[in-house]
Amino acid sequence: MAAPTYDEIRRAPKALLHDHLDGGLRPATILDLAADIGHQLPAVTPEGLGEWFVAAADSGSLERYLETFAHTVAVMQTAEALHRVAKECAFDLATDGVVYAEVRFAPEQHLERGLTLPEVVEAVLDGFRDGSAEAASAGSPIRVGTLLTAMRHAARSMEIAELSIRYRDAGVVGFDIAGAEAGYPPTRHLDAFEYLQRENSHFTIHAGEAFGLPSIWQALQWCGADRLGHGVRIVDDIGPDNSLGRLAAYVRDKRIPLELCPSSNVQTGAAASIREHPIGLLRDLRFRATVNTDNRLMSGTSMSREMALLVEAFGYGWSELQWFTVNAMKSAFIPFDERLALINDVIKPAYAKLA
Ligand SMILES: O=c1[nH]cnc2c1ncn2[C@@H]1O[C@H](CO)[C@@H](O)[C@H]1O
Ligand SMILES: [Zn+2]
Repeated sequence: MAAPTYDEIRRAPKALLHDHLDGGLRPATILDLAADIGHQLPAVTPEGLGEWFVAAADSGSLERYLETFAHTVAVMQTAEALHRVAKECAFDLATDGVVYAEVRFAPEQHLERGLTLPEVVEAVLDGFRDGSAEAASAGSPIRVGTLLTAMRHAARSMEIAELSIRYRDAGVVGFDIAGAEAGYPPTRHLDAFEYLQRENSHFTIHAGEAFGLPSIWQALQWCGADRLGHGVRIVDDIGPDNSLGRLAAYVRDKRIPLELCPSSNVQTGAAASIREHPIGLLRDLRFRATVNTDNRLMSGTSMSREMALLVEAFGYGWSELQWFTVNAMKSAFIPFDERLALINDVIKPAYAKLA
């Protein structure tokens, strides 16, 4: 059977668990918003700016990759700007065929021009709602859930965790920590994670991206993470004969979802190339692997493009793409009956037709 083409993949329903709001702006929107506030950018055309982000993020280091966010965060400091960026995000994901997305951002990074934390969250939630409505009327329905992120080098995780509970019935479906990983272990935020567990809430932790097994182990066994953001370095606990160490065995046995982000990992040096990305091995060994974009702007990518790259590198067909999609949907932070409805009523019928 012919390999799925990029256009076919675009039309297939996809589920996305790991996408940063401030890593997915349209270059043209950044130019507009920067002009409004007099923020200086490294390029003056949308094409040039898009290329600048990909090149600057292509540094082999997570720390340098994260420096590029200074420009996106700078233009996301008013309710209007946050609303626009969130609305366009929902619309763009839907147009790419994403039917379910969890999009994350760090409210504490959007207070520079006087917004309060609740104002930031409400502007983004309204934007997602409006963008989803617009996409539905254009024939591309999408459900967007919001994850609130706390920055791991900062000290506001408890406040952000409380914010996620305050908005849990208004579109916030979970919590996360992000930022430089080396030197900032998840246990720095243990109080926030323990609070969320007592609140019966859900959270994922960026772990096993720029730092290895100790970070993954802490995220799971100290902090109680439901999922791992990246988690790609779990391969350090898999032997050359595919034997699993205790931590890798735990991750597989407990069906801990891995939010794998192939292109992002190549840019930050967590993987040498797409072809050598551990997603191939992790799929073969039946870990609960999912495919994600991380930052569409910095990687010049989309959910369809990530899947097309895997088709090219690993020879995947529709059954593998469906497997990744169902894995993601099973691992989403929305209620079980809603996950099941998307799997049975939207995803499986569409892939049955494609295959
Ligand atoms: O792959 C990543 N690893 C760690 N932190 C990240 C990654 N991508 C983005 N951010 C960080 O998360 C913040 C909130 O969205 C971004 O501002 C960026 O600093
Ligand atoms: Zn990320």
